[in-house]
Amino acid sequence: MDNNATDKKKSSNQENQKAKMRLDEKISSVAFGRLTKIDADKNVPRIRVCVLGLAAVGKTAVVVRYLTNRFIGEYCSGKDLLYKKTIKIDGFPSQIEIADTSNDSADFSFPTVHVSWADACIVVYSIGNSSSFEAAATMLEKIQSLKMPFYLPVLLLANQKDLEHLRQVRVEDGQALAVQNNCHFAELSAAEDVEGVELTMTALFREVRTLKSQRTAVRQKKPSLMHVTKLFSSLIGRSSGSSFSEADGEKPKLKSSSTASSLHTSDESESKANTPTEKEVKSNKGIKKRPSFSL
Ligand SMILES: Nc1nc2c(ncn2[C@@H]2O[C@H](COP(=O)(O)OP(=O)(O)OP(=O)(O)O)[C@@H](O)[C@H]2O)c(=O)[nH]1
Repeated sequence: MDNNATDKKKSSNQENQKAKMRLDEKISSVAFGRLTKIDADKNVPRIRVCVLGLAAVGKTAVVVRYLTNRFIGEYCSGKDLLYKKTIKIDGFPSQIEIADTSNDSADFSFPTVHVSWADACIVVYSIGNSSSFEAAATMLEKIQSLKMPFYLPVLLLANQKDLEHLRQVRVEDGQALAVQNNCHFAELSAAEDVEGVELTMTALFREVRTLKSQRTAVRQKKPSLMHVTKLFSSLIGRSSGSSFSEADGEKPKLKSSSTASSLHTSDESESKANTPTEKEVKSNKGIKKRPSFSL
């Protein structure tokens, strides 16, 4: 290659790089512009999604299509981005956070941190690129092993459906991979399928929101240690004469009582003082009967 051609290539690369940076800035500001407003409302549930897949399968194109309704034909990101937006699902607001991971095929590394952070994942491959499908299969396995034993909603997304003439991955293969990994499947085109992107993403967000509210409800129903302590206190303590000290969340202390004699207490003298004498034991004095109760 002569010097002229090398210079031309260099300057075109620089131009591409500048264009990408401008777009990055534009999208970031679109996404982060509403941040202050969103963060102010702590009552809005948060849904965190990680998008992953091999380079150039259209991860950013799908996300940007969903968030802005636009298709960015020339966009090609070289860095991870975090998008935030408040959307309404079935009339209720949710704060969506989407981590769009970037992949340089020469240096692929699984985004463990992003996946651990996420409430759901979208694994994207291109129907025109069988390597991206194989990579998606590996990523699904890794997601499962990272999140086990918990269930994580995952969407396997076959993108670039409009490029039918370049198809390398059959729809059935995508479906089979999704079944194998217990995840959702959709085949669409970020370039042409505006409604498909909207419906598919919303369905995933809806599932996450439902799961999160169910988990919160379960957590609220679960009795805390303090509740259990209080329950036993009221069942055993009151009737047997022993009671737990419930001073502002302190470790429960066993107050002096006749039944305390059989338990190890830190205060030996107190324990001894309350230990019934041999005489009392024989005559059954000083020992109160443990009340019978049923839970
Ligand atoms: N025809 C067609 N092109 C698409 C579609 N989705 C994305 N592209 C194009 O594919 C190229 C790569 O898209 P990106 O969204 O940058 O891909 P990416 O997966 O985010 O790439 P990295 O950020 O490098 O990991 C861009 O030129 C897009 O315009 C689609 O559905 N159809």
